[in-house]
Amino acid sequence: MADNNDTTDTESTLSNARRQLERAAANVDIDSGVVERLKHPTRVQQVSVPLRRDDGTLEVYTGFRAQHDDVRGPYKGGLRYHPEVSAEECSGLSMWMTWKCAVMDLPFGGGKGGIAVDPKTLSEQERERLTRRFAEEIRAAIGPKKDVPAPDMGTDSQTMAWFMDAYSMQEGETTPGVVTGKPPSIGGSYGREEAPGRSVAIVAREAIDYYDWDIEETTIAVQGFGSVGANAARLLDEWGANIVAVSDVDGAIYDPDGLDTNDVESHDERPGMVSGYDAPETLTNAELLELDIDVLVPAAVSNAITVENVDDVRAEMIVEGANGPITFAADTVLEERDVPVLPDILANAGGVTVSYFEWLQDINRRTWPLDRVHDELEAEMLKAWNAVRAEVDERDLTWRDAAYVVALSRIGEAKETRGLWP
Ligand SMILES: NC(=O)C1=CN([C@@H]2O[C@H](COP(=O)(O)OP(=O)(O)OC[C@H]3O[C@@H](n4cnc5c(N)ncnc54)[C@H](OP(=O)(O)O)[C@@H]3O)[C@@H](O)[C@H]2O)C=CC1
Ligand SMILES: O=C(O)CCC(=O)C(=O)O
Repeated sequence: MADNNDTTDTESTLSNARRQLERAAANVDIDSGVVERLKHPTRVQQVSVPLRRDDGTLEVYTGFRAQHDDVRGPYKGGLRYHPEVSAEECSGLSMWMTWKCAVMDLPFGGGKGGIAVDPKTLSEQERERLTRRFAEEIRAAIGPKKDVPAPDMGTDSQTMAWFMDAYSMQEGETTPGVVTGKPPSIGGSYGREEAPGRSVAIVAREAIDYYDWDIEETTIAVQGFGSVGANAARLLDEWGANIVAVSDVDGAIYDPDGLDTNDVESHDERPGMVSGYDAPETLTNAELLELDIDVLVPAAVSNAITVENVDDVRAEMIVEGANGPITFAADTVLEERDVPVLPDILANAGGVTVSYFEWLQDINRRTWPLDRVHDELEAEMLKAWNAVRAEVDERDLTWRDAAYVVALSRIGEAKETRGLWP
């Protein structure tokens, strides 16, 4: 695993997460032993996942499940299918899930996992076989009261359906609560798919209001037009903002007068259609990050903004849709320039919040209508926003430090109350 003393800006996810923790802990009255413990995941499981390809050949992929901390409840977090998935990346991402659940005051801890694979190279049947085998390999570590996976980059509700079915077959009973983000026909929650994008939009809207801007005058660029980016862009568009650029892995489309985001097909609807869209201008992903706009929403990959390009970022505000899109060093530069950064652990927390609603619906065998999900998500996001905003106002902290203070205070209190180290 990467060393936290690494001072370069080729920052690993775990190193970034640890540096953020160390910095924020200085603002919280928390036992230093607890902070030391929180720099490490409880455990990281690594498994080999054999896959019989459609052409009859066999390939073996590596899968992971990192479980960071469960003092407040079962481990919770997504499964990512991406070539760069590693033990180190899952560990850092699982730390962020611990803080995210605590900021939202959900009764969960943090987990994250995935398989080092490019899902675009697999057929649907291959993705199904891979997912079922992965579920079997990590079965002992997960469960509705232990560790509850969900979708992340490269996975979706269908992946969760296969995962739930494979787990249930081994258990001998249908166990919907083992994963969230399932299709509603098998116990998934309405509104889970668009929830992380919805929360990004809610936090952007509140921040725009906080700084006394007019949303109708606000220009926004969104990097990544997948589950998070497309839903955030479309909602902000609906609320009157001017979405001038969006991108997929191949590049960006740009219209200074504003794009019709409903006309652009997202990754889920038809992969590759963003860069194929007939827009007035096309840009590279690097150029999108440098646009002279009000709000930038990086909603694709980690480390999109580093010391290499941060000086070229001209947005007045950044709302993090992806997990960890800004390295620790670049974040410091943005702070010096007084660019507000609304952090991932607050902004995209709508996903895990609706996952929590789904988990409750599964336990109770009830289905909430979509408007109830939207209303409850709005209420939970505003509660978390107000808690974080209070720290910003009272203690003049950055938005990220303020969100960490809220999270770490709750985690520290839970650790102390349970008395884990007699
Ligand atoms: N899904 C969820 O529930 C949640 C996800 N997140 C985080 O949000 C981020 C995005 O996840 P999600 O929306 O689910 O992922 P998706 O797979 O649905 O979409 C990812 C999008 O990013 C684009 N993309 C991929 N690589 C790059 C790149 N190098 N540069 C620019 N664009 C790129 C993809 O393009 P293409 O279509 O061409 O592949 C696609 O448009 C991740 O960091 C994830 O951890 C956070 C909270 C919840
Ligand atoms: O819904 C969940 O449980 C987790 C979603 C996730 O992985 C994330 O918020 O990064």
